Amino acid sequence: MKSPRPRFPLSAPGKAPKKGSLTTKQALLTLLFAMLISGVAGSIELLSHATNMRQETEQRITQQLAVVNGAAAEAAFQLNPDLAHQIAYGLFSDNEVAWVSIRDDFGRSLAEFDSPERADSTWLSQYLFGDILHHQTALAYYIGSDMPEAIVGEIELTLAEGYLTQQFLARIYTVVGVSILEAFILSMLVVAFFHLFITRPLLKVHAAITQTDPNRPGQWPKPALRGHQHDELGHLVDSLDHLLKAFQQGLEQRDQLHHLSNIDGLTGVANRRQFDEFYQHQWRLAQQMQQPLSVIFIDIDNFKEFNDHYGHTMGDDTLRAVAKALNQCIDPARDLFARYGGEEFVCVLPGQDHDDAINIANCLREAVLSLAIPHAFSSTHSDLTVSMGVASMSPGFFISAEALIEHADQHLYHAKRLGRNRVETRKRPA
Ligand SMILES: Nc1nc2c(ncn2[C@@H]2O[C@H](COP(=O)(O)OP(=O)(O)OP(=O)(O)O)[C@@H](O)[C@H]2O)c(=O)[nH]1
Repeated sequence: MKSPRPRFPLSAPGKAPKKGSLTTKQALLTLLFAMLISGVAGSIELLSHATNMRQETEQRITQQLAVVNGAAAEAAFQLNPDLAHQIAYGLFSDNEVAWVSIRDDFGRSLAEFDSPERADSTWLSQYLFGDILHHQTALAYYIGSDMPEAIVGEIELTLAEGYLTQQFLARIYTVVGVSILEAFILSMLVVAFFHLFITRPLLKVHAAITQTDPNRPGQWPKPALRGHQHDELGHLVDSLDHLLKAFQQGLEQRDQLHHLSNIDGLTGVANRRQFDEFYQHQWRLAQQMQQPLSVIFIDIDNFKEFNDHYGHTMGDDTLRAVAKALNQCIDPARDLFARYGGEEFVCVLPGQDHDDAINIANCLREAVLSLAIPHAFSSTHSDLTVSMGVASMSPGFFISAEALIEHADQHLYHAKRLGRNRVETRKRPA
């Protein structure tokens, strides 16, 4: 008898869970690393941008001051406020300049422009541009070929911190935005690559394992991973295939052993071990369901004489023939017929009351007689006969399982005492 094994999937069927899936983990990790790398790279780029911007601004202002220096010196020398005004306005009209002043050599203002943006100072603007905000240049005027250059005034300006910072931030937003986009696109490409070449084949393997019948693991739907035959994934599937086939062999050997351990080697019917298991199980069921349970003990009459005169080989053949005939009298879907030991057999009849059991016992006795195996040395009959003890019970919870067996055994003993080739019984109260 094959042991029943539950059918259940090796793992939960259906799609792999989204949360915590390999693809999601890969996507998150890749994105995290990409963001970290782009963060570090962005910071370096940021520093370089800040340095470049400072240099560019300084250069531009120095150039502008150099360009207007001559004209401003002229205005200072001539004390010409209109010219000074034009020059100062030219510088001031550039958004970069927040305050500009042109003065003569006595410090008197010829022109001055001031913007409210001068007050827009933040820690960032101070940190980035604090040391390059202020510019002051002396205005040198060349009066004549035989005269040295004379300082006739000065031009002074202050850069607009707020404007510079805005320009810087605008650049940074672009840089950061582009880096984030780059990181995102790169990580998506990496994730798509991993999903296509690793996760998807692994999901195929997982789906195949999920569909595998645990009773027949060797017949699993081995997935064909195209392009992975010779790589680690291909080796994984091959190893899994070997493992599942070996597992299946083990299961088959176990079934075979289980079958052998429950079958009587000579007659091929159930053995004592299977009888014990079946009987104990049926006893408990009968107790729970409050149903009758019957047992018939069957013993071949004068078998020693049979063996002695016809030989042991003939005795074995006879035991097989008797077992076969007796086995055909019971319902294998409900009852159990087993060799109890030697020339003794037993029937367990679940749900059968005393009268049913007597009927079956008579059928068993007739079945042996109808074999018409000659037994010239029997004290009972010219053919081989059997004696039987029948016992039935609706087991209560305080009766031991052995009680029914003992009763059937006692009745068999009486059958032998009363002349053999008979069914002996006595109704027992429940
Ligand atoms: N050939 C053969 N004989 C067996 C086997 N098992 C038990 N026997 C024989 O069965 C005989 C049983 O003898 P007894 O216990 O004296 O019983 P009996 O001769 O049938 O007498 P009653 O039971 O009183 O009718 C012995 O001679 C055993 O050797 C077996 O597997 N093969």
